Amino acid sequence: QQATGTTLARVLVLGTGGTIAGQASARAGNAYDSGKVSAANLIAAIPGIDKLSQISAEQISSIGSQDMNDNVWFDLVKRIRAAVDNKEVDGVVITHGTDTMEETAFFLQNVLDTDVPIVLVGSMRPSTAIGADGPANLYEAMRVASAPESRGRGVLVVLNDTIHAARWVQKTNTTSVETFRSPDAGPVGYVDTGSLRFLQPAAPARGAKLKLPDAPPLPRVDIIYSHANMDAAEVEDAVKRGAKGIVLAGVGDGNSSKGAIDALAAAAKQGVVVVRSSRVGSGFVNRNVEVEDDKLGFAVSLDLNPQKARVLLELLIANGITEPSAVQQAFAR
Ligand SMILES: NC(=O)CC[C@H](N)C(=O)O
Repeated sequence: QQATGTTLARVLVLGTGGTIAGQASARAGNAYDSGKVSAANLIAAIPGIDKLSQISAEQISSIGSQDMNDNVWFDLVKRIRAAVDNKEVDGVVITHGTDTMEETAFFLQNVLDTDVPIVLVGSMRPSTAIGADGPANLYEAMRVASAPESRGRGVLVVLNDTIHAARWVQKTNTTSVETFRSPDAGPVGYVDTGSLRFLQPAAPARGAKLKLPDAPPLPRVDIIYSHANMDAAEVEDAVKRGAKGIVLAGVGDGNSSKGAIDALAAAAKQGVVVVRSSRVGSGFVNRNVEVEDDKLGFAVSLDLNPQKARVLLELLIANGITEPSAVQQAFAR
């Protein structure tokens, strides 16, 4: 149900932690602790935000997103599904650390099937810093989540006046407020305190998303980072510790040393699902260029970076999709 006339859109804010909820630490210098301030208190500090929407705030976790995990992901899905199914909300905002924000966004994108805007937001400077970016980012995220034109656009990330789609967005700078980019696709829109612009029309959800198991954890998928002078050891170790899937953060177009590729081929033969991605940070990984994917039984991640390829592969394995051509098809969707 959309807000009409004088009725304000109902936005549910789910707090998970991160720098946006960070507070200066007693440890001197520029040290701070993530996740100290509740979502409700973050909102209370922003002038005029109550004129944007009717806000309810709940805390799902209070962690730096380096500690993001399946339990919090399952809790988020459960709460969002309940809110959507009960028609409690017109939009959802999730406050989140920036380190793994793209992984949570992409996870939710793959399992949630709704046109309700789901917007992740964070900040690069803690709430107590000079020039804290959290309040403006949160205001803009609320604006996006409250807007009818945000419906049917999947899971979005809003920081620094820019709106990104879950599939394409990446953190690209360790400290800058201009860190989120979509190197292969560009942003989907722009927002500031006075305006909201999407560059393309919405493409409403068409269902057939991946199912989430009843309870965590998701199947284990390890990422192996490729480098010069690489042998088979990391791949063999991953298989020994029970990885059901391996994502290669390959050099270049998803390449790796002969030793590593041979070990991956052996792993694939044993039923471990292997996906080649790239450590480069932009561009597509193509099939059968320098590596014989057809022969070795590998899939490639296309545009998905290793951390997003890992999320998708966990979900595919959980859904019983392990055959290389079926995995490849799912990556292309
Ligand atoms: N800017 C940030 O949000 C990074 C802080 C923290 N490492 C996190 O991801 O939660």
